[in-house]
Amino acid sequence: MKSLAAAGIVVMLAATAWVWQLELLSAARQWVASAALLAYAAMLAVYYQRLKWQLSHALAQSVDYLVAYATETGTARALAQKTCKRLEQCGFCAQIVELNQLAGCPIAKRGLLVVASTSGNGDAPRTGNSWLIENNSLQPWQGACFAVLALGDRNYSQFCGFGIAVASHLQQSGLLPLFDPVLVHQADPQSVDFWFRQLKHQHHRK
Ligand SMILES: Cc1cc2nc3c(=O)[nH]c(=O)nc-3n(C[C@H](O)[C@H](O)[C@H](O)COP(=O)(O)O)c2cc1C
Repeated sequence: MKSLAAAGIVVMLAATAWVWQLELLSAARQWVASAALLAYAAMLAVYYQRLKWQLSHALAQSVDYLVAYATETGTARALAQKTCKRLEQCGFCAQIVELNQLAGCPIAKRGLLVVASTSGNGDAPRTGNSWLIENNSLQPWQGACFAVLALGDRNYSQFCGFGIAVASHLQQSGLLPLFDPVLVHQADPQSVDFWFRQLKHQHHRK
């Protein structure tokens, strides 16, 4: 659709240039023809913008939860996938995305879930190290609900440092916590289970 609208605009502009090459038309008619062609190009541009907005709105309406993950060695991604599956089993539509790609995603109806591991010394893993490159990237999410599953290891001084930082940044940006970040030591299954129970509890509350 985008390329069709762009092609239409280019054709109109080319036709406008062509009209000025024609020596058959009087100057007045050239002006009228050019104005008509440019108006048509503007109409196409407006139509395209409106269509784009309608599409992103429709997509946003169709996703209940966006599940973003930040991982170094894959555990967080696997748990994000498992979270999506569990949500789908409960009848929700969930979409998984790398945390670094969050800015381009539509807002989900029920909220944002983040599964984030910690790397380095309390640092972001590679798939989550540029999620805040755009300052106002969280603005569209203001007022939306969120929850964080933070993966880490108690042997490090900054236990779950990145997940905790993500949760605090989301809250400072105006998102509303569904519950406190769930901290997980060495992918402990009991803590992961607690995360699923917390999510399930939210469904029953709504
Ligand atoms: C090099 C390295 C640095 C780590 N640094 C931390 C840390 O600072 N704090 C923490 O809680 N866990 C730390 N961890 C533990 C990981 O966060 C944990 O193993 C996690 O489950 C890995 O998840 P992933 O597979 O999604 O990357 C570190 C692990 C590695 C290998």
